[in-house]
Amino acid sequence: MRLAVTIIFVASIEAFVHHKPLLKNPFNFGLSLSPDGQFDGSKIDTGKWSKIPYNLGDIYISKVQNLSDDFSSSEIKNDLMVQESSGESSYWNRLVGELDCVLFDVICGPDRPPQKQAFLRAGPRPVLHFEPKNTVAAIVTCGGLCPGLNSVIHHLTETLVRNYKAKRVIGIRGGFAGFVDKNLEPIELTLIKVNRLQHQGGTLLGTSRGGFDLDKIIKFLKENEVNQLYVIGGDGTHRAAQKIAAECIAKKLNIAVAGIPKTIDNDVALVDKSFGFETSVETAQDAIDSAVIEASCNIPNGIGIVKLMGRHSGFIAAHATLASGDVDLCLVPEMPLVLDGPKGFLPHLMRRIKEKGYAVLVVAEGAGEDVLGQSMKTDASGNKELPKIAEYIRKSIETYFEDMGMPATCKTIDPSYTIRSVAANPADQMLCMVLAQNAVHAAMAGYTEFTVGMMNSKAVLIPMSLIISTSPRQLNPYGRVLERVLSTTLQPNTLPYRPPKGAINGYKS
Ligand SMILES: Nc1ncnc2c1ncn2[C@@H]1O[C@H](COP(=O)(O)OP(=O)(O)OP(=O)(O)O)[C@@H](O)[C@H]1O
Ligand SMILES: O=P(O)(O)OC[C@H]1O[C@](O)(CO)[C@@H](O)[C@@H]1O
Repeated sequence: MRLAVTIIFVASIEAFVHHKPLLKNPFNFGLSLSPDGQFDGSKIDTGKWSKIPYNLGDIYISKVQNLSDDFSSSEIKNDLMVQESSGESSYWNRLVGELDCVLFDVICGPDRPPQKQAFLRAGPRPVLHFEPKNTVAAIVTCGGLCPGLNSVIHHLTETLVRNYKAKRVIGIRGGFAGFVDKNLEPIELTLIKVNRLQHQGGTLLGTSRGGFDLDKIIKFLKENEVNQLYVIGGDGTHRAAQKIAAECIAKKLNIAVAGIPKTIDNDVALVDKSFGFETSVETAQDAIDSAVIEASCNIPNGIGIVKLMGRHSGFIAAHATLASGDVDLCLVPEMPLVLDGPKGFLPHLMRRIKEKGYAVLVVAEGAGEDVLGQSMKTDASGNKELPKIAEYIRKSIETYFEDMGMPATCKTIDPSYTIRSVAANPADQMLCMVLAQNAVHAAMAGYTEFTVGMMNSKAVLIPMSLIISTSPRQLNPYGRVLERVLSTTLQPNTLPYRPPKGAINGYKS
């Protein structure tokens, strides 16, 4: 071990002094590094790596519409575009090829069919469709607030104005209503206007639900000579954006429409995660910590109840539970709500109280519709009102513990909007930056009706129609996140039993 450390240290000094990457792998796994010092998977020492027959075959890349198929393009070479602040011409380090793609599923195994679907890799393209000096972009933020909205506005504007030298960037105020409402005058987005904007919660542009009027939006785009529209929002926003993109294509308008998936709920399908989700999970930790303190100090039988947002899905509740490690019960819409009996959550809480004196539970706001029923009331965007699950849970606990002769002290903590009104954390800032830059690269290259997202940690372009036909997504009820929740909280699994995958084929008994 000490020898290995010494070898790495000496090699590192050598690389540092001579400004060259570590060319030899000191552990000699039969892999070499490329001249750039990167892992080079093309050279394999077969003595050290097992070979399995695995026919990857053809790959199918999801088609993304490109305006250059119907309109003449500027044909400007992208590598001549970028100017360094010194005035020297510079270039993107890597231009993405037409067929560069990212596999949808990167997990393989002898029992699994080879994965064939892939998505176009995002990034600066060799040739631009739009001439920067004629590029007029508009940005709109829609739906609920989400950490990182200002960060995306900041990076979209910087990339358009600073890197591509676009003519104009217009900020549409108050969501889709801003295209229509004369009282919502658009904002000119300049470098000064967006300077340090990324550090603020909320959205500089404002947002709203409802107010979508396709004809008036198209009229606005035409009147203002907008040729790139960046729509930042969740699954509802994407349904609207897809309609705008389709209308532009139908009306033969040379306008690129790009979607950037935003939602703390993380319910936009196909992407690794939407921006803002991680910050919300992080912010929710404070609520869980408070619940632990309240529950453990209120003697006897303290129970802390934390209600977290998540309309259709339990992503925030499940991830906050796992990140905390202090939670005894997590209730999500993806699992049936069972109160009593062998799978009931009430006896489970009782067991936890007997074991450690207190208990903490996290409930997603969308849980329990199977018991409480669905409301017919909707908001301006058509989203259903949710039943009052936290109140119902609290009442059930108090009654159950009372009946068992062990009255419980329940403290409900509802961090509500506080988890989404904060600024993005560093991980979300990175995500916002990558998404915004890649949305601009793709729009400049003429792509339209696309959403930019991370897939297996790589930025890709996904057709909007595919996003909306698969969203909103939910946690996989038999997937690994919920499995982890069950194994951390020890709560009963209320889903119908299904033998674990791989129990028979993957492992010999
Ligand atoms: N099917 C649709 N067609 C046209 N417009 C839509 C559609 N669904 C939603 N919209 C519009 O998109 C905007 C945002 O929708 P919504 O309020 O559902 O938020 P969202 O994008 O799903 O984000 P969040 O995750 O915050 O709820 C609203 O202005 C709404 O009117
Ligand atoms: O009260 P509002 O602003 O309509 O938003 C509440 C909803 O928005 C979200 O934050 C995002 O969809 C949900 O988690 C929540 O149910």
